[in-house]
Amino acid sequence: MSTILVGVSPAMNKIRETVSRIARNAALNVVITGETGVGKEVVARSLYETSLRNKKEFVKVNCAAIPDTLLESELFGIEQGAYTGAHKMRKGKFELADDGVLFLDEIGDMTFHLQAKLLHVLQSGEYSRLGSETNLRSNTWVISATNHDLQQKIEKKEFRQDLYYRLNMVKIHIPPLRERPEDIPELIAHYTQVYRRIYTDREISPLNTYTFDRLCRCPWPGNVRQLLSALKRILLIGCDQATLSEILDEESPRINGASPAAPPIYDHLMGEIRDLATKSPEALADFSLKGIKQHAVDIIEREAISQILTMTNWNRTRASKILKISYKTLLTKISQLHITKPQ
Ligand SMILES: Nc1ncnc2c1ncn2[C@@H]1O[C@H](COP(=O)(O)OP(=O)(O)OP(=O)(O)O)[C@@H](O)[C@H]1O
Repeated sequence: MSTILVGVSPAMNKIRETVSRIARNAALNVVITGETGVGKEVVARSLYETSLRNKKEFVKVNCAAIPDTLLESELFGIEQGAYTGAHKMRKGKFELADDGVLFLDEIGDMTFHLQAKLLHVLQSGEYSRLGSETNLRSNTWVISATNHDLQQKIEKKEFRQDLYYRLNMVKIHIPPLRERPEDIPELIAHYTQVYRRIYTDREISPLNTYTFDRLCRCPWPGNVRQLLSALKRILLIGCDQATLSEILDEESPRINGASPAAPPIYDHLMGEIRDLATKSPEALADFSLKGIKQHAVDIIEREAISQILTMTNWNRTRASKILKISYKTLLTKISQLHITKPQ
């Protein structure tokens, strides 16, 4: 099944653009950053699937889950007889990912010792299996991901700056879900369909408007992963208001504290504006006062139209009357603002 990057926020649109632009030559190493559960692996997989390397392997290594001593052989392989007990030659992930993609997840947790070895491969394009003198050439596209601030790790001397430069030829940052609440309705709609296809043995009823609304207003500290876990439970077990609160409590006690009446839209916009001062001149190339004003208007219109559509149970004739716009304008706005009907 191919990977679909769901989301209508400007951030997701920009990520999709970057993916198609850099996947074309699949040569510049990429670092994907963002909190846990934001979709770093999804972006890595869509880079791979969009590139010409997609006929070869996508090999994932979780640098945090494997102890240092094992990680070295995992990455570079072991020659037969390299040590007592090494009865068979074993290929490493670099070799398995030849002509394909090596996805180094949690790169920020790699030890200094291994960082030096990785740097050597990236600089020379060569490596050898443990216990072997033979050099092997590496032609793999290295995509790394981390939820650490690598700059901070560099300052603390926990991450090598020279390795950072080699890995980070392109950076893709995925903002947390609370900063792009516009993506929640589409994620809900998409994954409701996915679960319908998976769980064919049961009937999955659409979310009622109250539940839909609460899910859209949650801050989701565990990001998309947490949203999907809650959505799946709600769709599979069905839910009244009490069960919904229970599920949201269990998913995260922090969600409980969020007022359902406090939309994160204002914070989202203000966050974007406050970030301007820290942006580089290149990043500001896309910024204009007209653009941010249009973005603010889009967000507000989207929220108002969604609320009225929910209130009228998607009766668009009634909704257009309440909004004091023509039926045709409403249809255009629904399409332009990517407003989707909850399943
Ligand atoms: N934009 C998106 N479109 C579709 N699915 C998404 C998107 N973002 C996240 N997901 C889904 O959310 C879940 C978590 O995503 P993923 O594993 O890629 O996050 P991650 O940032 O790599 O997390 P971690 O840092 O914990 O490894 C997955 O089931 C993934 O399919």
